[in-house]
Amino acid sequence: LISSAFYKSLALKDVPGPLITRFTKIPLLYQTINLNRTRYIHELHRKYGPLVRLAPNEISLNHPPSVGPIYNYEKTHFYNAFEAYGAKNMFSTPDRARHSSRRKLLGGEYTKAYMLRPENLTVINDRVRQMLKNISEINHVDVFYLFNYMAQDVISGFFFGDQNGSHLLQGHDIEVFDAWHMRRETFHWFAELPKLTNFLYSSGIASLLPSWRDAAAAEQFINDMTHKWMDRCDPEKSHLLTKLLKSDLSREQISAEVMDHMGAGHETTGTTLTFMVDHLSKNPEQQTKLHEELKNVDLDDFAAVDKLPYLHGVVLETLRLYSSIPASEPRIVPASGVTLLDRFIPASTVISAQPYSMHRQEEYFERNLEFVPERWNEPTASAKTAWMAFGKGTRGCIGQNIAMVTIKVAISHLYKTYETSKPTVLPASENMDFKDYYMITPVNDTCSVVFRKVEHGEKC
Ligand code: HEM
Repeated sequence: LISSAFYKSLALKDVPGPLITRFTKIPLLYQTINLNRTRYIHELHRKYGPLVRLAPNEISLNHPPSVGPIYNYEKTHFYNAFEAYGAKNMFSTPDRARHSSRRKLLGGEYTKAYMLRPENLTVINDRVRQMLKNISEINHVDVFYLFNYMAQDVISGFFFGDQNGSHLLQGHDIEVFDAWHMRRETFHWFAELPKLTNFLYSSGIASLLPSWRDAAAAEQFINDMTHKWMDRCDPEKSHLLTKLLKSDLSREQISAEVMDHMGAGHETTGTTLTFMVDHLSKNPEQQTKLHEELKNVDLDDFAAVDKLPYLHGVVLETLRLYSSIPASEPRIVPASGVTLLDRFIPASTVISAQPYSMHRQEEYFERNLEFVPERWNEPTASAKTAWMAFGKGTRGCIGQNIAMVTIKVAISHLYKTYETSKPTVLPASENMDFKDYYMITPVNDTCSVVFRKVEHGEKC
């Protein structure tokens, strides 16, 4: 074992990076657990170039043309942290055949055509209308909560059937949202140091730490909630859950799948909308362009909304500069090894790329750090190669259609009805930098926005 680790470490000796990374993973672990992994890796790329060494057996790649094929490699044990009820789900399963059969089982329901069926669009439209109602009752809103509640209500309504999911926007079951957040406190520990973390829990040591105790209680709460939602469903009606119930999967496997889609389905969309509205509230000239574009569009005609170029650009730019998953998505180099940027990378090396760095490359995005929706009117081939907010390859995001449709429906209704700005005095807790839990949230989970009604296209 030692000689194999030594050989691998030696085989990566030409990959640039801090000297210490040849011997230990500790600096990477330290940055990860302190919620700074993505920024740390980004700085390493700025210093050492497109291929950097992160640990004795781990490298990061920031070279768009080489990234595509890597995302068809097998996933690492990092994804075990997404398991639930001791069972693997689509996201966590490394095995190709099992993954592909799970993906086939649910893929049809996540296509855009399926999404746009009237009964599914109704789920989204109803939640967006409820969200507008909530805004109309109070004009100064914490949009972080608002958008996360809305996204959770959409994905659970879609998965369990229109009325069977959560109704957080109406004030029901909102404890589940706090639970999702508490649970994240231990995420990196489970992902990076699973044996140690399990030992700390099984020995009772973890219960001495309030945040770890809360995280375990939150996990239990979410498990119970998932079952409550599942049991509310009518198995005779057709939606995603019934498809799973009719398959040969065990109850644990189904629950693990459900839980993952509920988590992945709300935090990502909620965060994207939060950063988008925060950005537009600070950039009134871009907001005005959106108002102008929306003025004469019939919002009941989603095909027309979907084609709006400025709206589309705003969404893609948000996903570029404020990716809700900006972090590295690790894969394992296969038995044949791979040659990257003239260096041979041996089998079993952990390799990843991170959207955060890919999306900030000057050679691929002109004015790389500026928010330029117009760049997506006629995107360059290089911009398309470097953009990876939904991942790449066979494991790319299965939920991207529901995410894009939800975001576009929500933003078009919001900006047809309201103009937004930041409050003159920001709450002391607001900080729109991000906390890096693999998925991100604003520091302190809060984002204040003031809404003012626009009547018939005129601001009042
Ligand atoms: C803005 C919204 C979203 C973003 C940015 C996003 C991002 C991603 C990314 C980057 C991956 C690939 C991870 C990897 O390669 O390791 C992924 C996979 C996945 N996403 Fe999303 N996602 C979003 C919304 C959703 C929604 C709404 C769902 C609903 C169920 C969802 C469910 C999943 C699942 C199940 C996978 C695993 C796919 C597989 O392994 O085949 N995501 N997502």
